[in-house]
Amino acid sequence: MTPPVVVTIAATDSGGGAGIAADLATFAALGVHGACVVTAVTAQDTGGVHAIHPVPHEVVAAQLDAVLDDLDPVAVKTGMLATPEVVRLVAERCADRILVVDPVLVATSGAVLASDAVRQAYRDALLPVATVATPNEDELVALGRPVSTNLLVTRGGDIPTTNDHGTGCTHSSALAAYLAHGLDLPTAAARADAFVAGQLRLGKDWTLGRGRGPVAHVHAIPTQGAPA
Ligand SMILES: Nc1ncnc2c1ncn2[C@@H]1O[C@H](COP(=O)(O)OP(=O)(O)OP(=O)(O)O)[C@@H](O)[C@H]1O
Ligand SMILES: Cc1ncc(COP(=O)(O)O)c(N)n1
Repeated sequence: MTPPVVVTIAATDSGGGAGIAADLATFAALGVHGACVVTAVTAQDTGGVHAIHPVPHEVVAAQLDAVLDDLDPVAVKTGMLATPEVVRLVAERCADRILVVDPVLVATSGAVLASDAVRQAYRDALLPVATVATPNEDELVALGRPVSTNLLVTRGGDIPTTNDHGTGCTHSSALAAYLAHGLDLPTAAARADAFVAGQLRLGKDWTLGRGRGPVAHVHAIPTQGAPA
């Protein structure tokens, strides 16, 4: 059976914990084909964000055109959008699809990933057309507590672990994947919580990097050699 297509519009994380890497790994785990529109390249590791290089606007727009025209994704998930122009572009081009907006404004490490102009573009253009938005508490305040958007406010959880870099991205991608499979919002939200909890449990004792490690993006670790 042909899988549904979901596109993530987000930035790369060179450490492989958050952003596009988290999104595509989650899509693959949950049986949807993942496409990606890269908005920025970040130099990032388990210690924080060291550099951000936005992709030129026309290249972001060309990626989005290519994916929308050819693969016709049923759902769109947004992560770090980097510029107000990209926030408005997504609002214009993706309002007619399932649209999961993770308004990435501040990383778990504390790094500021969006300007005031980006924040304003979310409020004016993107949140009003989102199917659901997944801000954390800080992002909710920064966005002025929008009332006309379906909100799923993320609040961390009970699993004691410091390997949680990328949980927000993984959670919103899982939500988009479950919605793409046709689940209703409450069911998709409950399954996304359970998916992230399972991945956090899997990686809680890992020692990847010197800082805040990534949430697990693997699904089976062979004890000997490569998978059969
Ligand atoms: N320690 C934890 N135990 C169980 N579940 C967790 C834990 N941390 C995160 N989660 C799950 O992942 C979701 C997203 O996590 P969190 O709120 O930390 O994201 P975030 O990184 O702040 O989000 P954003 O990408 O919007 O910045 C939570 O709503 C919860 O479902
Ligand atoms: C490219 C990119 N996108 C998103 C996040 C936020 O993820 P988190 O809140 O889990 O640090 C990040 N750190 N980097």
